[in-house]
Amino acid sequence: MAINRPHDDTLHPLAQPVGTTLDRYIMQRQSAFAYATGELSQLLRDVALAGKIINREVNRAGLIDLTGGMGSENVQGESQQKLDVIANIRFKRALTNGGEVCAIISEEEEDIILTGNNQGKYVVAMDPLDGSSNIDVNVSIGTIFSIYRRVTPIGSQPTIDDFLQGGHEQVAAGYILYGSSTIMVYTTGHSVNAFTYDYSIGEYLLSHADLRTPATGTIYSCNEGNRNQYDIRVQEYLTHCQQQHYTARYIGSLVADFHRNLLKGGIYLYPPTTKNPQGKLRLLYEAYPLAFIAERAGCRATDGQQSVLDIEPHDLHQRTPLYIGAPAMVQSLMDHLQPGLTNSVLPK
Ligand SMILES: O=P(O)(O)OC[C@H]1O[C@](O)(COP(=O)(O)O)[C@@H](O)[C@@H]1O
Ligand SMILES: [Mg+2]
Ligand SMILES: [Mg+2]
Repeated sequence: MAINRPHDDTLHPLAQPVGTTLDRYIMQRQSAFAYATGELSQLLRDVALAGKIINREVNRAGLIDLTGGMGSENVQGESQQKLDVIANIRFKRALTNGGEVCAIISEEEEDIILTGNNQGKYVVAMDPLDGSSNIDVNVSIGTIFSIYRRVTPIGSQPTIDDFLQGGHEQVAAGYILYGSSTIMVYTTGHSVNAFTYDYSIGEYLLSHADLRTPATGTIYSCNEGNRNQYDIRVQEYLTHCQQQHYTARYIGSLVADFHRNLLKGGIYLYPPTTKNPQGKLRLLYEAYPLAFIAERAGCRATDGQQSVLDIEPHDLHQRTPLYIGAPAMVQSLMDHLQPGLTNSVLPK
């Protein structure tokens, strides 16, 4: 008598497996750590949920009057887009309702956001909507997040110390890219994995396991419009890229440019400019999380002087130059940048 073992059905041509869902993957990873208590797993699920809701808003922004400016400015002095504000609200709500997060910092708010969950073990730094200049023109945008275990006692009111721990102290970091497909990429300090959102079943499915960037590449990404403001050595590196016949690709959404270069091999540069002598990008919720992911996928990330993860944090919204990408390309950039000259900005 034939015994019909359940897993035989996986081979049935009419019922192809859908793949590993994010939830199942998180649970599998959690069981790999004997001391894991499930809070970080729940937090990652809360992030994924917020991403689904923001994805829905992004997709139908033009239909429900979610395009255009809010008429307000954020702490950076940048005009806020409606979706910046919506994404900020949605993320705060999901993280607060999830119960694992005691405090949040956001690009869209000056001060620490207290969730009221003082029993929460974690704090989150986030860029709710990255690539704001691309929101209304249907170009890929994203969300960036960075997670720390708090250093203040559980039960007490979180403080700025919980956020200024340094890049190496992140326990998880990731981004969600709202592009031709929606994809969540994250690491909890080991491998980097990507999950593509399948609308038909409302689930993120593992699509890129253990992502590793190529050792080198032929793509460089920077705003050439600012070229004359860059340090002469950065300009020389850009000339080198052109002499090497590298391809220039610049979407203007950090998450999208980073993601492409991570998969294809490339380098993203946002050097200091006259307008932003410290660089434009924010250390705690743009540079640190991408550098944390990058280094685990074989990339390098530097401010031109040191590894981004070694940069001393001293302010919630501090900025930094960012050079991130394939190790050989970042090394070549560093070879062009003499110590001490990196951050000087050309006189007007
Ligand atoms: O328009 P610029 O100066 O090239 O700057 C583009 C960069 O600024 C950003 O839009 C800054 O991020 P936000 O959109 O979250 O403010 C990055 O995504 C992007 O790489
Ligand atoms: Mg951003
Ligand atoms: Mg933003």
